[in-house]
Amino acid sequence: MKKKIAIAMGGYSSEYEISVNSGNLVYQHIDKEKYEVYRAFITEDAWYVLDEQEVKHPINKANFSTEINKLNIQFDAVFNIIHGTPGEDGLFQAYLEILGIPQTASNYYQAALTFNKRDCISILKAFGIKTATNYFLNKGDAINTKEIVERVGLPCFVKANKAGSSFGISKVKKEEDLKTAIEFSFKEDEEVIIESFLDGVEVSVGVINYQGEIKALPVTEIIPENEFFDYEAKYLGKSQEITPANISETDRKKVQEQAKRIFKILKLKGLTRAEFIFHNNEPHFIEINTTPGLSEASILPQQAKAAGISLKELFSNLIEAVDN
Ligand SMILES: Nc1ncnc2c1ncn2[C@@H]1O[C@H](COP(=O)(O)OP(=O)(O)OP(=O)(O)O)[C@@H](O)[C@H]1O
Ligand SMILES: C[C@@H](N)C(=O)O
Ligand SMILES: [Mg+2]
Ligand SMILES: [Mg+2]
Repeated sequence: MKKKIAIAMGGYSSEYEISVNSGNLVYQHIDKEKYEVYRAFITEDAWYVLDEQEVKHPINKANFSTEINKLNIQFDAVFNIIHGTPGEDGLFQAYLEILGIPQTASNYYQAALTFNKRDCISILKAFGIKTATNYFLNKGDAINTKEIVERVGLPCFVKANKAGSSFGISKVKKEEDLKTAIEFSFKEDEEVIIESFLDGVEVSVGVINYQGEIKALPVTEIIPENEFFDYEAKYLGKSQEITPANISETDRKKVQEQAKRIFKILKLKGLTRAEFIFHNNEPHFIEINTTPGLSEASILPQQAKAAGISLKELFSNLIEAVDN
């Protein structure tokens, strides 16, 4: 009998559409000779399976099952490609773990930790990983712009602490622009992280569990047309993404080793994509994504291709690993 796989996509955040694009790419390339595959939409309003005729079948949240043509369908595993909450911050993982349904992304604690930029950076700093200097605000905190500038300098990056796809991020050059940027970030999350500007070549490194090993994929260099790798640069073509990156062999090894080390320290699994900027010629960690974008334009599929791994192989490998 074929394993029944639900590709969980959507989510409750601004990244909904990006996740649906990722989910559709997974649906297109997943090995349908090996797996019986369903698209599961996890939205704030409803959870449902969408069939080939675009008919919605509600998901029973008591056991994550659905009914199609009077047949009850219980999934053997979930391919989790939800960006943002609840699939990238651990909520959905915890729910599935309680039900005993395996899923492909990092486990709930690891997801919650990595999706929280402040907490992830704090842990990794203790392991000697270089990062930007940061300043943290909870919603309702007094905003002391002088103190912020004294800590992180200018320009600085004002970011929603728990978000993705560059939603809620601004590069701020003047102290008087800080408040507007902070308010913008608070639209995405109730926490804001403000970071010193890392100035240098930006790279992205996929790290995956592949055939039982932790493997770093070829490195991608990011050259945005805009001031930074913002939404337009990511999804509307306003950047060059060069794989393999045009960096020295020493830098490539260094950043791949660091990305793998982070994967191990944090005990991640599945597909991940870590990001760094070579500031003062040393890789400084920005963040790591545990459900990285998998649309046609996304970086990880480009890296897999450069490594000679087809999407079909990549996805099968991921599904087969969930039981281990
Ligand atoms: N401290 C910094 N210094 C310089 N550039 C930065 C800094 N922080 C973020 N950036 C720029 O902003 C981009 C988005 O930041 P970050 O990766 O933290 O956000 P994200 O929304 O989680 O992104 P993703 O879509 O990869 O999930 C980075 O790729 C980089 O170009
Ligand atoms: C989807 C987006 N957060 C990424 O990391 O690719
Ligand atoms: Mg991210
Ligand atoms: Mg990023």
